[in-house]
Amino acid sequence: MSVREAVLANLGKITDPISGKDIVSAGVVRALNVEGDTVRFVLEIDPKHADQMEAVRATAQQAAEMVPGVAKVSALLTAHSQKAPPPDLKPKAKPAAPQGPQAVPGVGRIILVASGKGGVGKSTVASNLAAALAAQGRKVGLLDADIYGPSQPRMMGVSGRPASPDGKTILPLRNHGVTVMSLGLMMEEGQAVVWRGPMLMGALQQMLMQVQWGDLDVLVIDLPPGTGDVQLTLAQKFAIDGAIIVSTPQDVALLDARKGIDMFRQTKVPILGMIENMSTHVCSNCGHEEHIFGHGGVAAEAEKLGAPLLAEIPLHLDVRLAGDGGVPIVVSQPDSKQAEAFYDVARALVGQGVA
Ligand SMILES: Nc1ncnc2c1ncn2[C@@H]1O[C@H](COP(=O)(O)OP(=O)(O)OP(=O)(O)O)[C@@H](O)[C@H]1O
Repeated sequence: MSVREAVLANLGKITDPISGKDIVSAGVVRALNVEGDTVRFVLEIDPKHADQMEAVRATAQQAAEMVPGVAKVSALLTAHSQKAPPPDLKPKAKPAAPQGPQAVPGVGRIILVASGKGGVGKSTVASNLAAALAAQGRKVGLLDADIYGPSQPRMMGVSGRPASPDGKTILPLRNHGVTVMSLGLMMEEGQAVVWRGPMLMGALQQMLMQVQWGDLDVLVIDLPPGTGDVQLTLAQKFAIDGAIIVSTPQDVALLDARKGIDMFRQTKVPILGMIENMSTHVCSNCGHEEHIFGHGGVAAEAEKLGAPLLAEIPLHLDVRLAGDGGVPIVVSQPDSKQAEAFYDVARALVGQGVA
């Protein structure tokens, strides 16, 4: 029996006081991850029962610690998401009047990945984060809303036009455990699209509401760079759980990132934190590390803004080659230092109950 199976077997002996079933079959145990001698999992609970479930968490931790070969156990409580019911595709007599931000049917949480300017690695972060969350056992979707340069089809290794068997709903593609949809998949190859206001709103609405996302714990949205219509529409019209701002250490990128942060603050989207990308350069020949774009800038900025610094991702040739090859580094080289930085972010987000 593997360590994972042994842990699950022990956890399966613990009763969930809410449903009366055991905590594994009740779906309370989520994101179980075994790495070497370390076991991590979360107990997804209704916050109303937090006090009662703390005792269950302690028992679950002990039960996992009893498994031979396990040295360290991290068992956390996280609030379960208030999922919207699955889509009702029956035609309605009249469309409901819009009331406040909309939830996306079946989708637990929505996280935006944003950057002040282009080319800082926002899409790289979004694809790796989505794949790392999927590897943690989360049900993950990735929407590429970068209308200016949709790169997720290439980075996630998906191609082909998504099918729409009924002409109303769109079937997304899937790779690396992630359900993927991109505006790029809906355009003709090499076609330049000038998205004008209403058309853009329509496309976004369609991507969120007509794509059959299925039952997702979290939908990661890769935004276009800057603070344009896509960001504003999403922040104002949809229930967004948080935004992650990606920046390089260069000052100019930081200034732009600040604008992005201001916009999310104004639209009341919580800032989950900042990620410094291309933090240090790691030579792929000798492993030598150099701070070619300076160092610590994003950390200092994050502190000033009161936002956590979620990760410092090194600039490494393998990250680019992995992205270009359609297999994110967290999948192609899960044990590398570069991948580890993304896994840390994924674990932190799961631990905080936001992903
Ligand atoms: N940490 C890294 N190490 C090496 N290459 C990287 C790293 N992060 C990103 N890159 C590469 O830099 C280029 C730009 O990255 P990416 O497309 O993710 O940026 P972006 O911010 O989404 O850009 P845009 O907004 O223009 O789409 C890509 O070729 C990517 O593979």
